[in-house]
Amino acid sequence: MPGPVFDRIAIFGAGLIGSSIALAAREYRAAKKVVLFDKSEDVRARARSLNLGEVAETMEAACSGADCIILCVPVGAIGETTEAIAPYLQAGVILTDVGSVKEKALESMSAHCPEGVFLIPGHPIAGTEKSGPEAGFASLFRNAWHILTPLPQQDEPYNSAVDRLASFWEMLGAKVEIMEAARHDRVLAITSHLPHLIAYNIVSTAHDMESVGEGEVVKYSAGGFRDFTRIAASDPTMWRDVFLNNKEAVLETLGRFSEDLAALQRAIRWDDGETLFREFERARGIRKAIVEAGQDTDETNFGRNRPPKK
Ligand SMILES: NC(=O)C1=CN([C@@H]2O[C@H](COP(=O)(O)OP(=O)(O)OC[C@H]3O[C@@H](n4cnc5c(N)ncnc54)[C@H](O)[C@@H]3O)[C@@H](O)[C@H]2O)C=CC1
Ligand SMILES: O=C(O)C(=O)Cc1ccc(O)cc1
Repeated sequence: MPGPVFDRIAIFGAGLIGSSIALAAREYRAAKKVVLFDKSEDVRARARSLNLGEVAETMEAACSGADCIILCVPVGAIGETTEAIAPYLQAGVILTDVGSVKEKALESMSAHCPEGVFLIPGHPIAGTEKSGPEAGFASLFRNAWHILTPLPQQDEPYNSAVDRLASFWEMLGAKVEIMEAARHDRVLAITSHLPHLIAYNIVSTAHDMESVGEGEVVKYSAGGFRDFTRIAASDPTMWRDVFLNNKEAVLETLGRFSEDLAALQRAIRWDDGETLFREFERARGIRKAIVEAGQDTDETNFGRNRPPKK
């Protein structure tokens, strides 16, 4: 077993992701010491009583002596958090984040990041619809992807810092991929951001239909709708920030999606069974290929680890 990658990690934001990193770093011995800070006094008190690690009362105390700082705040708060901690960032420290959008996260961190700090944005493709420090669990990142979007064309000692950060995430059980930030944002727009938008929308539409007297929509909903309601329970602050910060890629993807949806709508209107059958068969084939390629098994879990039953 390799020893801890970091002596001391400082986690800013003790919600679902921050608390999961704290628990995992301790359980899998990826860091010798874990310190957390949250701007909310209430969250700090809850993190303390959950025994997530040392909870600092100031940003300065959290940063002091840390060799890796992980920002686990909503994407819209990454810039202000970096600005607030900038005076306490020593040369040689790794500064990373877990934001669901990478170009804007990089922009907001680099605007305030002092020279000599290794800025390496990242995103665990693992989560749940829950938020807050109670929602975290150590196995969240196991077998899930962790995407790092390092700055382009760097050399030593930056590249070694990237390797160290990758080793840290691997110790938490993740599979690390290196990707360009813009590409990350385009890929996640279709695979994660749009599905969340659709879930929020379908659940509201169904509820509105119920209230205009169509009745019982939610009561008789089958499995597919239930999954949408779970996703629609996700944190509104986090998702507002995702859409405002990945605007271009999401609007582009939404345009394509709406066109394809309109084609299906048209096929239904004109009793065009051939088109419907062809499109459904094509999509079904895509799912079949994913399963056959072994890309959706317990080991390649698409980041859908659940908290262990108490
Ligand atoms: N929820 C999910 O499934 C996933 C979330 N992410 C990303 O992780 C980040 C955190 O998300 P969650 O842990 O789910 O959110 P959360 O709502 O559970 O926790 C966020 C915490 O950040 C704190 N916070 C906000 N502004 C702050 C500031 N300026 N300084 C210090 N603390 C501050 C809040 O008080 C809260 O405790 C987001 O950027 C999100 O995009 C990434 C992968 C999955
Ligand atoms: O709970 C779910 O279904 C998710 O999709 C979790 C999730 C949310 C946001 C991310 O950036 C990554 C994973």
